[in-house]
Amino acid sequence: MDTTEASPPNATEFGRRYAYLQAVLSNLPQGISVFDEHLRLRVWNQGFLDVLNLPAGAVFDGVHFSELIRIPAERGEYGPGDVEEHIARITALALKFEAHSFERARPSGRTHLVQGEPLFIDGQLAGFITTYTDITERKAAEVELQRHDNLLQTVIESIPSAVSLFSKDKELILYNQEFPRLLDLPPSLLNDRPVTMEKLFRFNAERGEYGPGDQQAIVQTLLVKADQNQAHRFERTRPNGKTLDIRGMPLDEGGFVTIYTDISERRASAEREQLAQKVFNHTPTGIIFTDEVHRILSINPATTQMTGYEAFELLGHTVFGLANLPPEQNPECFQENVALRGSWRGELEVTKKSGEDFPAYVRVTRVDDPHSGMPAHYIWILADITERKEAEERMRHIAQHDALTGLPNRLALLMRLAQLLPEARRHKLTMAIMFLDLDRFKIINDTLGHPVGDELLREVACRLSKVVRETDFVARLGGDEFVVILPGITNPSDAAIVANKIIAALSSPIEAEGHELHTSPSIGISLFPDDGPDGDTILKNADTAMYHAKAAGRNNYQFFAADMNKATAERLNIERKLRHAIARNELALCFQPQFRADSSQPTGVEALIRWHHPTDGLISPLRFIPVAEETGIIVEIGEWVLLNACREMKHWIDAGLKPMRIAVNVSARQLRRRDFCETVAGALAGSGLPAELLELEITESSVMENPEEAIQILERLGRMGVSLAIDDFGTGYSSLAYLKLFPIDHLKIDRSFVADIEHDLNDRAIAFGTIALAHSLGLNVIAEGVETADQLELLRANGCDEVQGYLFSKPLTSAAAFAFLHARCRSE
Ligand SMILES: Nc1nc2c(ncn2[C@@H]2O[C@@H]3COP(=O)(O)O[C@H]4[C@@H](O)[C@H](n5cnc6c(=O)[nH]c(N)nc65)O[C@@H]4COP(=O)(O)O[C@H]3[C@H]2O)c(=O)[nH]1
Repeated sequence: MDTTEASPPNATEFGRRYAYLQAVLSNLPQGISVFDEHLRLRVWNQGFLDVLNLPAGAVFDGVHFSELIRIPAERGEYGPGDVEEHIARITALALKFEAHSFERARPSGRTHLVQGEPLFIDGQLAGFITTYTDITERKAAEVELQRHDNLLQTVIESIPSAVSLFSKDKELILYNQEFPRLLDLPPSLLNDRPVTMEKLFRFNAERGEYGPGDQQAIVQTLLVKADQNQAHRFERTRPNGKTLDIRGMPLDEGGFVTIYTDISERRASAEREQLAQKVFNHTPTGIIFTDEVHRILSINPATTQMTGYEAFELLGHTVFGLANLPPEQNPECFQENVALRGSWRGELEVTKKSGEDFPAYVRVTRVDDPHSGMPAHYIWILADITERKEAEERMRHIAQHDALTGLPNRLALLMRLAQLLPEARRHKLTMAIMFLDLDRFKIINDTLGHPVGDELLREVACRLSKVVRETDFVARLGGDEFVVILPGITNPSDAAIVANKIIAALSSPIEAEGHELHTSPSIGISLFPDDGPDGDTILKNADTAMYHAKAAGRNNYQFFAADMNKATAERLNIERKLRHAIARNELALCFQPQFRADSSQPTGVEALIRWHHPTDGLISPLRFIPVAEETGIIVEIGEWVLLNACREMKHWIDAGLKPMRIAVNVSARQLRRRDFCETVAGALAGSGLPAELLELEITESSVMENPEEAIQILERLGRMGVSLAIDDFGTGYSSLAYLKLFPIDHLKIDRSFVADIEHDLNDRAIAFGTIALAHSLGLNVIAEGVETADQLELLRANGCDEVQGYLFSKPLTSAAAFAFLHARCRSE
């Protein structure tokens, strides 16, 4: 009905129209109210009364808004609190005449949508019109829909995969949280609705999810596929390495659901399984799976290769038929142990089908049932270690054998002793240990070269091994030292028999690199248990006995005797004290004059060392010089003697003595030092003594140790002006022919020949022969140890040039020697 016509209706017409309007109002399903600008009710219908549950008497034309709302306010429909305040607040809101829309739940349980609009007539505010629509059913439908949605969401959230639902317009309408997480889709993308399939494809294409290529073309292809609306399934590996299983299912009403499942782990474990299978099949290590009582369930090809058994021959049999436990271990205990500890490793002998055994390194690992936690299976891993064992054996052989001779070495000797001694103790056996050293080996090695020395050692090793029995043991300790163990002898004479056999075996010359060599052994023998309770002691005692065999003239054997150790102890004692002798001023020199044999005129003096020990008294050089030589202390002592002897003579000359020769003893060890000539020069310079007055007495054996080198040193000393004498001539092995090569001036006949010259025709012949030969070489001869006038007479008569001995003078102190010589020279 149009109420806004230009010509005003008359009263009747107006009444009719009003009646129509009322009819419309009464038939409207909603409630309607119109309040004027003074908030007075002007139009309403029954719906208004029904909705607001207003009593009919309260609703009349012109009733004020505040009066009407008092009714629901008093019923508490606006909540708790003061009624007047509610009325005032709501009235004030209404007076604003603003459009409003809200839902209100009525006490009746129904819900109304209240919508108000201001009313204008001729542009002037004329009140407001409010409609009240009962939306209870619609609300319920909406709630139900929401419940469905929530349920659906809950369902898709509980799916462990990403889920998306696209509408038939290819718009994303539903997804779970896993969807953006798994596909790495940012919230900005998903919140920017509508999220079309094309948008998602493009986003993915741009970030390279679909690989390289034209992005536009890729998106198009994907869209075409999506249009086909067919169920599909494929795998896609994302750039981050994750592999997705993607399944799409079209929906009846168009669109489709897609489920994305991360199968990376499944894939990896499948790959791992494949790898394990490959390892199982191709590894060279034997792998055997057994059940809980070690019955074989499966074997790999390597096991077949190692043992010769095919799988079907072993399945169902216990593994202990293949891998042999050591005899002291029974399978039940073994099983219990592995079940308890979870693993076992060690070496076992494995028997092949052929019956042969081979050593294997075995590892057994328990595999538990994941449900019961009880041992369900065992994995046996076998590695054939035959080669390693052989290599170890070779290494052991190398470690325990001497490379040069192939004989067992010191380590092997000690191990053998450690094995033999307890046996000998248990069975009360006597055992002999022989310590053997080759005489003159060092000279051969030094003069003829190491290859010759090596050849000699090899031949000696060979002869030794042939002489002894199989049960005996021959070792080389290094250098020219050998040890022979005779494990079960009944009597010490058995050891003597073997020692004699060894001496005999080495007595025939040895051919080495074109040289015919003569060598002989010095053998020391000690017996277990008589000579020591343990390996160390009996070895040491055999060594001591050997030392004595050498001292006793070589090429012989000596049994150890307890007093030999006394000598060793004494040597050690002297060494200890000697180290302090110089610093503590315990050394001194004495001087023994030398004379012309025909006129008894002094020709010089020999300086002789003396050691006055504060508690032990005078210690003979015969006791301490060998120790000093052995230990090397002689170098320091020798320097001291040289310097002080030169100084004394210089001092005497300065004090008025006629200049004469002073002879100083030089040991082999001093002579071997490279700086010996410098030491002599230093002593001469330090004392101011002319070189011509110094004579060095060198023993025959010391120059023979290394003749070539000795010649060079002696020549240098000769060039310096120092004269040289060979001491103790006749006691060593050297021949006069050899001595010809040495630049020497004097030959000293050893006093042992002089002592017996009157009675022993042999000694006399040697002494006189030496004098004649020395003269033929142009050498001056001096005889030492002349004690009697007869000795002097014999020597003089046979052309001996000079003499020295108690007959003329004992060694004297410095002051006494000066007085003696001074007086003799003056009386000349
Ligand atoms: N029975 C007897 N003996 C006589 C007679 N005349 C001299 N003697 C002794 O014979 C030894 C001669 O010295 P040697 O043969 O060089 O023998 C020396 C020498 O080899 C060594 N020696 C002594 N002093 C030194 C030294 O300063 N340096 C080195 N390297 N060795 C020394 O010690 C050895 C022994 O020296 P000493 O005990 O002083 O013994 C000295 C001397 O006292 C005699 O008529 N009858």
